[in-house]
Amino acid sequence: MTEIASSDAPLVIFDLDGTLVDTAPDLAAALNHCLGEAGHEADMLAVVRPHAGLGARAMLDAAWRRRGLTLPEAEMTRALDRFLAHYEAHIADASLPFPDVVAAMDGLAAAGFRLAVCTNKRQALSELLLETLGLASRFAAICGADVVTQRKPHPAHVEETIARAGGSPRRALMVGDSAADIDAAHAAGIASLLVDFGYAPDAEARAKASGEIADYRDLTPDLAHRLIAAGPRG
Ligand SMILES: O=C(O)COP(=O)(O)O
Ligand SMILES: [Mg+2]
Repeated sequence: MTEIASSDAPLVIFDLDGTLVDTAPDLAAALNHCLGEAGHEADMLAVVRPHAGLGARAMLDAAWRRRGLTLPEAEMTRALDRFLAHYEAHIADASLPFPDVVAAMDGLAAAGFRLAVCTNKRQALSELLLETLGLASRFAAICGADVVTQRKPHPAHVEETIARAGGSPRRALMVGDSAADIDAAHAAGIASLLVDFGYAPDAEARAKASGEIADYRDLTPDLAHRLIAAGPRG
């Protein structure tokens, strides 16, 4: 990560899970490791995928609920430790950037945009993932959930990311796959772009987003400039 002084450069902020990187396979493997340790059958990726952007606790909770069970808090704590240890050790075994996002970032950077990451993933895991994939040095700031006082959907998370990246809220666009991303951008007063191939592109996010794409080849500097100029929807 490079420290950059504040400037007028426009900024594109990416959510991480389900937006920049398809992390669901490695998150599902960590979940299945926990299920196996507890004597349960593994879950299919398609069943786990909609929960992949909600964090380890929510994924564990949903998996036990699917079996008509609830994890008592003490067991949840142990399962969380097990999940996170497995995930950290296998963070990019199968996780890959979404198709064409690297080329889209190349195009934005060449057009003078700064790039940043605003994620509800933990900071250490976010940095480890992006470093392992060789992407970390592209970002002026990587802002995980545990380095801010309030995470998405709170606007402070987006505002803090903009400040750390040396950007300006008037010249920033948030790209995300969930209502948490779109709500945070909206509340921070910045434009947002929903990716419809992520983990949670719900109707609420669709209604609030400034734009929507089904393919990163559509995230051109021209589209980013147009969305920033139009500002948040409504
Ligand atoms: O790990 C999470 O809780 C979600 O991460 P995201 O904000 O990058 O989608
Ligand atoms: Mg996400």
